[in-house]
Amino acid sequence: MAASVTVVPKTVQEVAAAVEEPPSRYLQPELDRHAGEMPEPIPLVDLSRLTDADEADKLHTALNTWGFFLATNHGIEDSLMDAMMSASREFFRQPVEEKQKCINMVEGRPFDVEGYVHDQLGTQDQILDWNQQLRLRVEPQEESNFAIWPSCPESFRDLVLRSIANLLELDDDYFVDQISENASGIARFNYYHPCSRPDLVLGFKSHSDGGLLTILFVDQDVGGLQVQKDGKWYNVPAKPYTLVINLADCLEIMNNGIFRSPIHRVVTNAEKERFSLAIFYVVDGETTLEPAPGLVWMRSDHQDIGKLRPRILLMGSLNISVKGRDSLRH
Ligand SMILES: O=C(O)CCC(=O)C(=O)O
Ligand SMILES: [Fe+2]
Repeated sequence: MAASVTVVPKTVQEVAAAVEEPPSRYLQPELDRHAGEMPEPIPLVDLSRLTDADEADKLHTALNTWGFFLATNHGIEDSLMDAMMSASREFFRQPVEEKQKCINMVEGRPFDVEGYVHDQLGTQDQILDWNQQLRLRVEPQEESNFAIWPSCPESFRDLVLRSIANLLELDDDYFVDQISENASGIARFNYYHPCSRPDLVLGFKSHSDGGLLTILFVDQDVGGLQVQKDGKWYNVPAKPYTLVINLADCLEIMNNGIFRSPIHRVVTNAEKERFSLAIFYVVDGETTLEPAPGLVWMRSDHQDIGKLRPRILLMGSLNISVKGRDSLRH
């Protein structure tokens, strides 16, 4: 009788090295990777001037139209951004055995949000994404494993949240006050290996992010991030040393859907590898999420989501690779 064998799932790196064509579990049915020309570009917002009316207007337009904005003058040194991306390159270019030392699984099950992540954890019919990830906790700082993480993003998290509150005519500190000291910041380094079938395989399937805000450092040379608007896909532009910031599900709930958490995805590239770093600012899992009282009547087409525990959203958010999701609408 044949002994039962535990099949250890392979990483994209191993799969790509072993076969020319991606296996069927990576193939998206009816994938249309085409992205149209943006009817209006995503505004570039100067974070050092967010209190000025013209910059606040740009932020308003960006959030209304795309749920994304590009941020300049964010206070993160170019050299630090370069260093983060090269640390990421160094990590992902290591042999699989080295990366497996940081794996977030024990006996085939994930045991922590942190670590080197295998995508192959979900249901049998899960379509896999062509990426590898490394997740690290950055906030609260005392729970972070790395003392050298930059503190700048925390301060502009609050700056951006205050400006959004202001646009919504809420008390400036409304959103900031909802965030307890236990709120997390999770960094996710994404690595997209070149893929021989970009027409059939996605780097990151269509999803919305689960937290409050996501700050993205996208690859400056290789595009791939796309945002959906009115059912169509558009390429999100990358500008050197510019951050891409998007609103996420918890903030959509708190602002009662006036500004939406955008659906986005990443397409693959046949020749080039791509790197990105996403920092998710999330609320404490025990906070009660509900629309700001002043905004409850402002929108009639947003479904009544009532009160929610962000923990439910966030658990889904870290496992979006299983199904892809738009948690507020499905
Ligand atoms: O790689 C990218 O540009 C986006 C990644 C992303 O959407 C995510 O990590 O949630
Ligand atoms: Fe995302």
